Amino acid sequence: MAVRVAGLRLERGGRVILRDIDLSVPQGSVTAILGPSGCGKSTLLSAVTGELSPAAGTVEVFGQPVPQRRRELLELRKRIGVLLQGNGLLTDLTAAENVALPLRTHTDLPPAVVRQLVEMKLHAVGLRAAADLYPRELSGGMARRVALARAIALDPPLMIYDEPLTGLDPIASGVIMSLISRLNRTLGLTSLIVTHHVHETLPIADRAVVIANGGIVFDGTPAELQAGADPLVRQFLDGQPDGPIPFDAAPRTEAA
Ligand SMILES: Nc1ncnc2c1ncn2[C@@H]1O[C@H](COP(=O)(O)OP(=O)(O)OP(=O)(O)O)[C@@H](O)[C@H]1O
Repeated sequence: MAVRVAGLRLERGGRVILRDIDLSVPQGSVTAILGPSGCGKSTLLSAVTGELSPAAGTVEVFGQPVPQRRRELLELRKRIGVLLQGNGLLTDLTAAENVALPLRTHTDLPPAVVRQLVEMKLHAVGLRAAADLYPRELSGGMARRVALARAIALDPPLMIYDEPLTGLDPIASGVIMSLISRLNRTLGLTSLIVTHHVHETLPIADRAVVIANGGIVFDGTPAELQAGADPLVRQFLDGQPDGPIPFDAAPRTEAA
C-alpha cells in the first residue's frame, strides 16, 4: 500500500474534523477524495504529509508511520509531490528556474544535470518551449503545468493534488486531468486528488472516496459511486442544497 490510514481522528483548534477514518491506497492507483467544502479533505492530506499529527489512529506512507521528528519528516516529504491550488510559483524566477528549485535545494547534482532534468520535466507537461517565461507570462493552465513539473522534479512516488482545477477553464481543466492520469501511468506514481470537481475527476480515478459529516461515507469505484443510492452520496453528486449533508460552509439562498 502507498498510504494506509487506520482509526484516524484529526482535530483542529480543539475541534474534531475527521473521525474513524480507514483508508488504504494501493500503489499505482489514482484516488479521488471528494466531499463538500469544509468537510476535511485538505485536513486529511495534511495528515499524510505530516503537517498535522493524528489525535488518534495511524497514518503510514510506503509502509512507514508518518514520522513526527522534523528531519525524518523532511525525508518523507521529498517522496511526496504536492500540487497546491495556488501553484506557489516564485514570480521572479522563470518556469525552468522554478522547476529547478527542488533539485537545487535537495540534491547536489551538477548544474548541467539539473538543466537536463528540468528540460525533461517541462517536456513531461508539454511546456519545454516555456522554459524561459516568467509566471506572469503564463496562462493559468500553463502556470499549473509548471507547478506540476516542479512537483515531480524529485521523482516522488506519491503525488498529492489539492484542488488541481481551481480557477481553470474547462479546456485547461481537461489538459490537467489528462496530464495527472498520464504521469501516474507513465511514471508509475500513486495519486491522491482532493477535489470537488467530481465530474472532471472521476473519469481518471480508479477509486473514489467521499467524505462528509466527519467521516468516509463512500469508498469504491467511480462506477459504484455513480450507481449508488445512498442519499448522502446522491446529494453530493447531484449538488442538491438540501439533504443529509448540512451545507453550512455555503450560504443558503432562499427561493423567492
Ligand atoms: N488551521 C486550522 N485551524 C482550525 N480549523 C481549521 C484549520 N484549517 C481548517 N480548519 C477547519 O477544518 C475544517 C475542514 O477544513 P478543510 O480545509 O480540511 O476542508 P476541505 O474539505 O478541504 O474544504 P475545501 O473544499 O473548502 O478546501 C473546516 O471546518 C475548517 O474551518
